[in-house]
Amino acid sequence: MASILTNLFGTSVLGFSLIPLLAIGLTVYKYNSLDPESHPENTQELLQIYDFIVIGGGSAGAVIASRLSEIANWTVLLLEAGDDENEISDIPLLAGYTQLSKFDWKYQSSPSTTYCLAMVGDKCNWPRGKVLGGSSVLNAMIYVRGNRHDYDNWARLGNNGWSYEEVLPYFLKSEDNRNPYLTRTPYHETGGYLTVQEPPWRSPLAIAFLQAGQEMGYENRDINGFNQTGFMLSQATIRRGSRCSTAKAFLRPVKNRLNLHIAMHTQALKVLFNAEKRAIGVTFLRDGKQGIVRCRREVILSAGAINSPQLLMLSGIGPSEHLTEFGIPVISDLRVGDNLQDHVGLGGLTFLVNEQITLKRERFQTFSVMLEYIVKEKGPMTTPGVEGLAFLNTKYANKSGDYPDVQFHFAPSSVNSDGDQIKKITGLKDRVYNTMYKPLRNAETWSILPLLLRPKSTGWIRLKSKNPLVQPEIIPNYFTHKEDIDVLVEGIKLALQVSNTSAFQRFGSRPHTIRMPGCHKYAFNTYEYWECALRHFTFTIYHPTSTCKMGPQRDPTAVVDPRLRVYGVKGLRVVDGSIMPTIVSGNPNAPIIMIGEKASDIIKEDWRVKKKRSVERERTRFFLSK
Ligand SMILES: Cc1cc2nc3c(=O)[nH]c(=O)nc-3n(C[C@H](O)[C@H](O)[C@H](O)COP(=O)(O)OP(=O)(O)OC[C@H]3O[C@@H](n4cnc5c(N)ncnc54)[C@H](O)[C@@H]3O)c2cc1C
Repeated sequence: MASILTNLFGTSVLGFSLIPLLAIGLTVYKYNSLDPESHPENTQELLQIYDFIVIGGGSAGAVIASRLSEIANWTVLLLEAGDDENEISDIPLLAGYTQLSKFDWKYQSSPSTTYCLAMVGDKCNWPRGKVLGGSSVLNAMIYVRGNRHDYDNWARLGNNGWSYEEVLPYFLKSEDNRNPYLTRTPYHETGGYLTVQEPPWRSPLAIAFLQAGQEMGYENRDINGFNQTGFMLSQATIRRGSRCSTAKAFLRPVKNRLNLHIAMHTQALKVLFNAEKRAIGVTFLRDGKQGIVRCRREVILSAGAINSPQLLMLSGIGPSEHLTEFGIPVISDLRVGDNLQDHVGLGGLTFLVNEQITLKRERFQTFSVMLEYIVKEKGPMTTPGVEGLAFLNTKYANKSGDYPDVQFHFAPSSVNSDGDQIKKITGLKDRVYNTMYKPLRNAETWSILPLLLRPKSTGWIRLKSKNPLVQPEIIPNYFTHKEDIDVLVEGIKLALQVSNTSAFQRFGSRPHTIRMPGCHKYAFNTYEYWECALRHFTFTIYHPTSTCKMGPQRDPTAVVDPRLRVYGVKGLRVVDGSIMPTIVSGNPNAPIIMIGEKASDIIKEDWRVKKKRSVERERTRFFLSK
């Protein structure tokens, strides 16, 4: 701008009148609205009809809305029940503080007698994002793609187009990786909308974790590369030290498109069908008022693994016996809500060290740490807390060695490190917290969350009421298969080995051995004790998927076909984590973004839009460099 002004007015003008001129220029050019990182507007006046209506602006929905609105003569409406994200939700270290806030649907599993027993009411909290960006605004930002075998299995089940080789280009299409050592490989890319990088700050224990892996015979490797088994520093959806949600990544840069409307605080209540069972619109609730909007081409449901099945059932698509119970006329009898899968593990597995190197509240909630974040986008505030990841093989794992059955999340902190915030968001009972974790208030602690990658136990989502504002019933059925406990107990033993490596012994590492209330009759570190602990401190890492299963026509449990069209109706697709036929072996945010990317191309293809060359280019580039 300076050179333009110089050319226009000459140097003498610049010295004195630069600032008022700048102010006028910025106002005239609406600098804020042109800034690709400023927030999108909440469209007030909606059209009566759009080409596409996308329900839910989360990990997948934000991608779909962004990509469909690339077609200038398509009008796209994105309906989002929640508000816009803010400065606090941007701070990686404070990710836990968005839970139970207005950004969270605040769901809970139904009470159980066999899991979540350490939580108030024997129910686990199931946070879900109710905000533009969805659960990508609440999540821990960990970027993992899953195992190549996951996708090859999807294809083997009859889902043409979803093999690893066919989905990898879509991971690459989104990605803007900021770590040169990763972008030099064919498994990472730059220039996409989604920023991925290692968090700029880590504790000394992060490197100890990698060294421990080597001592245990595992390689340190990019677990998003060719082989998944191994240990790695976390890669995360972080941009310049702050959260890169899908709203920031995919919606902000395109917010000035005239053909894209975003309606926040707008909850879809029902999808409407005509006599030919074609989706023709949506009813919604906005600021307390009910409305209707119609569509010319399609409704895309991207409300997530809990709300998508709920909305389908409310609209007459679901198990006929269940819908009839609620007096809902059946439009398509499908196994909606079945097949619920989630990653589950042991919460609160804690270790102590002797040195002051862990992440404790009094150490990170200081003025200088905050200033470092605000001014330099650096320091402890930029870590999502999970510093290291590992994918390991227990004795039950596939003998190939490259399809691990357990994942570790390593953190230089534990339940006690953040005052009682973790107690609050996990819903731990006072008795459990006071017995096990309160005594650690002044201790230096770290933890591993051992997680089951491919659970055999599955659950379901069902309606509790015909009222769309009532939370649906969530029954995860954790640990109904004994094999799930067997694998996890082996995973816990591997976690204990990490503490025994010389990498951790140099800090005096040892497990915290106070036993879980309710499990006192078992000796610490026996199979029975760990089973009991798992059934008490059952830890969902918030990855529900698979409740609107993708599958071929011959599969009676499938809800959508491999082009994500809902069976038995027209003009309706589901695009989010609920379509995964089986849960991926890793954190699902990146895979769900991939699903959004691939679905966008499928939709464009089905409406005969000329193919963009970018994905083909990625594919060619990948195979040439292999
Ligand atoms: C606390 C937490 C931590 C996590 N950590 C990680 C992690 O570190 N890495 C990782 O890979 N994954 C993580 N996950 C999981 C991951 O974020 C989710 O699996 C993913 O974001 C889900 O994407 P989605 O598009 O299926 O649904 P969502 O992102 O949940 O999007 C659904 C959207 O639909 C909106 N919506 C729902 N119903 C309606 C309606 N009726 N009308 C209008 N709008 C509606 C919601 O408000 C929401 O915005 C975490 C999740 C949570 C909750």
